[in-house]
Amino acid sequence: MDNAVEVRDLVVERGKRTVLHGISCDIPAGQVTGLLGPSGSGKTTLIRAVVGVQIVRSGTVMVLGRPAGSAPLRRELGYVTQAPSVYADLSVRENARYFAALRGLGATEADRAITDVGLAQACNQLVGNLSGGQRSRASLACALIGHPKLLVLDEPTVGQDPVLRADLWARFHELAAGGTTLLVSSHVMDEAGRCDRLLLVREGRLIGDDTPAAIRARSGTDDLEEAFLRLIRQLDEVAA
Ligand SMILES: Nc1ncnc2c1ncn2[C@@H]1O[C@H](COP(=O)(O)OP(=O)(O)OP(=O)(O)O)[C@@H](O)[C@H]1O
Repeated sequence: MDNAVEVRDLVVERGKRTVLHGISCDIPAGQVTGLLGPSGSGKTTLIRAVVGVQIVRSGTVMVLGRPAGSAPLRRELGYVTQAPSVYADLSVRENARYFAALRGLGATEADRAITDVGLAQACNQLVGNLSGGQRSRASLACALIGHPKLLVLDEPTVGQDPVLRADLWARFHELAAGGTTLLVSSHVMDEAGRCDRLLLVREGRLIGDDTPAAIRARSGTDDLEEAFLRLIRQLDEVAA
């Protein structure tokens, strides 16, 4: 399968407002696709539609060949929300073992995931006593358990120091090289260049869907933040 996710004409309303205005895009399998855009542009809403927890007004979202939200996809998909979804009163290891058990897996798989996110030293600490960055890595560890085919990560690097951010991005690419598809949202443009492909969202519309190199070439600048601004200006000029 070439595309892990196919979105067609997706319209979503939240609180009586249209927040996605007919988005269509493909997310290729085995790559890291970045979802970038300003705060409130609709990144989390699009992610929720891919994960299958968002009521949609119209359009379709197919994930690994099935409609988003289908029961068989639960085992194929790892999702990390912006708010860490781990139990504060359990240790990192207890959390990981709990999520492993839910997938019918054992302690080895749980410990592997903890090591993968660089939390082996903190594995016996209660999640409630971790820093914000460590807590989001604990969440990521739980999502990695069972080798999901699609990993959807909503701002996974927020609160991480530069060294850890670099380590996490290296890990994302290792996972992609092993066949995992990753959809990673960020509003930090300096992370855009680390992605294989970019989806640029603004005000609920897709304004860019290409490789970083192609987006740089089209906008005539190496700086992806500036490229994003130029794309916006071009669209504003066309609309005026
Ligand atoms: N529960 C909700 N009810 C009503 N409107 C909502 C709700 N959640 C989000 N919205 C609105 O939907 C729009 C898109 O929000 P979304 O969370 O998808 O943006 P985002 O790009 O992920 O933002 P951020 O980077 O700040 O997380 C925003 O205008 C937001 O105000």
